[in-house]
Amino acid sequence: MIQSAALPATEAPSYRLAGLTKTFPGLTAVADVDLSVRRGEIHGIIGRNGAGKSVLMSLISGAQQATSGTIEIGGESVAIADYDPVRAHGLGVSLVPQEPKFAPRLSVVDNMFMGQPLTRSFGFLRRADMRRKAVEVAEAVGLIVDPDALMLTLPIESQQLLAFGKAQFIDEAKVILLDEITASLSRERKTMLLSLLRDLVHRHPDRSYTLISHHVSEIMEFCDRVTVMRDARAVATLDVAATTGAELANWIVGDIPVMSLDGLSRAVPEGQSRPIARISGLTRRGVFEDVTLSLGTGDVVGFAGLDGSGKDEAAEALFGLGKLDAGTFEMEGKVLHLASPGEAMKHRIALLPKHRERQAVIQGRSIAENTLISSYRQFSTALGLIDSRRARQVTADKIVEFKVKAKGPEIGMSGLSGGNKQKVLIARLTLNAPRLLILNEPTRGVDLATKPEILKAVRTDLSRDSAVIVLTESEEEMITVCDRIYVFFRGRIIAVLNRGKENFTVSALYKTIQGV
Ligand SMILES: Nc1ncnc2c1ncn2[C@@H]1O[C@H](COP(=O)(O)OP(=O)(O)OP(=O)(O)O)[C@@H](O)[C@H]1O
Repeated sequence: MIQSAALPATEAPSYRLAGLTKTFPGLTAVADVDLSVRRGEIHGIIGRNGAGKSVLMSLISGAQQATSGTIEIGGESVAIADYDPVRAHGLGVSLVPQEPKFAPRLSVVDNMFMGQPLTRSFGFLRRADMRRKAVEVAEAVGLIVDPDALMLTLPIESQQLLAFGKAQFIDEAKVILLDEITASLSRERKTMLLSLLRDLVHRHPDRSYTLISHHVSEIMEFCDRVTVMRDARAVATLDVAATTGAELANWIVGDIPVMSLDGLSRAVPEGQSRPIARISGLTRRGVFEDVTLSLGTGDVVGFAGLDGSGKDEAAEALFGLGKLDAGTFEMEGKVLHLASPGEAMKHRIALLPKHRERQAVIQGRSIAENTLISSYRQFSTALGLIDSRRARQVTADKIVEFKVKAKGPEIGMSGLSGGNKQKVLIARLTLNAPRLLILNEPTRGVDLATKPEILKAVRTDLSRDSAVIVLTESEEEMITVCDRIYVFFRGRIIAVLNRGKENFTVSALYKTIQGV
């Protein structure tokens, strides 16, 4: 280990990175990053999806090894070849990841004190102290928990808060890295946590907090400085007090050329579109309010917004998920009161859920079974049996139509790549000839070559006889595929961007989503 001679340890930055690089086969996730985070600061890291933020955090915390560059923690240089989570922990680095790595079957108190020598060396009485301390820590982060409860019984957001509480109050880490900890929190919890951070950094000027966030407003309100990541690089570090949200947003998006449609014109020209759905004043109090729009055949519209903006819930409500407090939903002239997804499906509404693996793929079953699951009735014979020859043929046709890379319909679903799984699920939706298709993250986990194929299908085949609502966290995809984009912010539609208008650009969309 080499001791840095540049500064006495007490004056050295909390941590410093120079030329830090991480490559994966065929991809550089973090490229030549220089970053110096001061003691006593909350340092924001912001950038669009895939910019390299999480990988950067994993390098600082030792969870992954950098390919080259240098890391210095509290004035001490580390050899990147020997740097791992144990060494990082010893230097006072603690990462609170998006999914906390607690042992689910151990109690809260055991998890909280894991890695602390205390757990092993003290007896029964000390355990009472540990339980008390666990309760105190939980309270400090706004939670009331039973210290003996199994970790798996707590919701993810509570586990994240506890992971932060452990880093701050039990491990007393000096470098605390928070990877999108605010994403899963309710608005009140988020404000509570960020205010707590401000208070803590004031009380512990020897510590630093690095906060990954997708919210420009959060960074502007709670951070001292911010580093912008774009395409694996740290392109700017800004003093928050000396910048504006709009300026920050400009750094984040950079100069993105507006994508051309490349022949992806509407499946149904505007003038020939037939009305499909009329949604008026749809409201679930505190979640989304007054959602109003009309859709016709050939329409591809986007619901855009940050996590928690209400866009997902509003889209799912059109599929009969969750209650409504007000508003009307008409499909082809009929007023619907959807009590369940089953009813929505009867009215030929289809949803591709956001969490594909959990909510849509039937693991361990074949492509055919996954494709046909919601349309077996179409293939029953007069005796109520499945006409399996016809069913097999339909699946085989869909495999060809959607270019699913698989030998045949009997291939197991688990053997398919993410992109091919997604194609099977989209094919499944089309079998019932839907009138309204809601696609939540249709390209998530899909390889680069498959993305354009899916987007093209949305603008052509999928919208020929129906209207499509698309939700995607990629602004480029929204701009590529949509005719209109409804931007949700804190539950309300605050803007509608129309294709052909001056503001129908990636950067204008990004700024509108951020509310700047
Ligand atoms: N283990 C891995 N192997 C290969 N590529 C990876 C690996 N981990 C991340 N990547 C890639 O590195 C790039 C940066 O990913 P990273 O998760 O850091 O992005 P991010 O800025 O945190 O994005 P998000 O905001 O979506 O979380 C992405 O292209 C990602 O696909």
